[in-house]
Amino acid sequence: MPLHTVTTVAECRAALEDARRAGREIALVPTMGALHEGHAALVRHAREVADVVVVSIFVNPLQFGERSDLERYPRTLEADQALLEELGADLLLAPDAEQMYPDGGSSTTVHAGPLGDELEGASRPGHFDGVLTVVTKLLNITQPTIVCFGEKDAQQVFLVRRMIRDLDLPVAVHEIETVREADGLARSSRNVFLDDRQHEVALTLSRALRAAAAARADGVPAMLRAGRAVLDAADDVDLDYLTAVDPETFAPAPDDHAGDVRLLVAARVGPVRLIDTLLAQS
Ligand SMILES: Nc1ncnc2c1ncn2[C@@H]1O[C@H](COP(=O)(O)OP(=O)(O)OP(=O)(O)O)[C@@H](O)[C@H]1O
Ligand SMILES: CC(C)(CO)[C@@H](O)C(=O)[O-]
Ligand code: BAL
Repeated sequence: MPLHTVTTVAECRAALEDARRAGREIALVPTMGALHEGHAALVRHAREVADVVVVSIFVNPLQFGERSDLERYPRTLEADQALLEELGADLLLAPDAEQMYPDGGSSTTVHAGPLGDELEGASRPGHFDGVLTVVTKLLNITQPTIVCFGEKDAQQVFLVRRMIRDLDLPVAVHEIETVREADGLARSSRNVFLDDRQHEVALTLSRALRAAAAARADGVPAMLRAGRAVLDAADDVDLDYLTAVDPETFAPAPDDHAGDVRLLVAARVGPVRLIDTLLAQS
């Protein structure tokens, strides 16, 4: 079946009505477009587990702090459509801001709670309220049985899972492992802004995570020291945070934490703010 593109809420609901009535498995893959191999992995997974695969492309103004970041976010709709067609997605929802926020912005929003102000939220105030608000809208518009997110945005998927639990939303979250370039750099739409030298510098993030994970047996402080040493040795990495959290709670992992640890790093490299994560198993 060829990819069908819709741009309005009404068209989207109409396109999915028969599938929903027939009780078919519908998977939603929410994205901001500029699709790459990371997104492709989410769509391939959705294709495997669901009867109907819906992808949304919407660069959500509500989750951007810096206007310049929003304005220069890469937009490549035609190439995205071609990739989705190749991957066998059924429906693309690509609304504009007017369609999603007819009053210019939601006065009713979802609040992410205290964790929404930490880590990514500390550098991007209001970001997670914007993410959870648009994810709620996309879930209500498409009413999927499954929604797919990437592990790379670990705090995002943690907060989405918690919202789904707290608000009793009837959808299962599927989390897909981070897809990396051959050299280890996590795929990200913002990587297109890195020149060759900055790309080389950006590799420091995944190297630091691997060094930290390799020190797992020596405890959390040793892991963070190992990761930090890699980052400190690199020029031009403006580190925001390198931290270890308990994956069950996202609270800082205590020094003597016995279970798995999620390592998180965020840094600015040249014009781009990058994040990466690794689960260090006990
Ligand atoms: N490298 C990746 N591997 C797996 N999933 C990914 C990867 N990159 C992004 N995703 C997931 O794809 C979905 C859409 O992400 P998004 O469109 O923001 O792409 P992005 O590459 O993360 O962009 P950016 O980091 O520049 O915001 C999210 O669930 C995200 O976690
Ligand atoms: C989930 C999402 C599509 C909401 O705008 C965005 O935060 C993203 O691309 O990860
Ligand atoms: N990848 C998460 C979406 C954002 O950076 O705004």
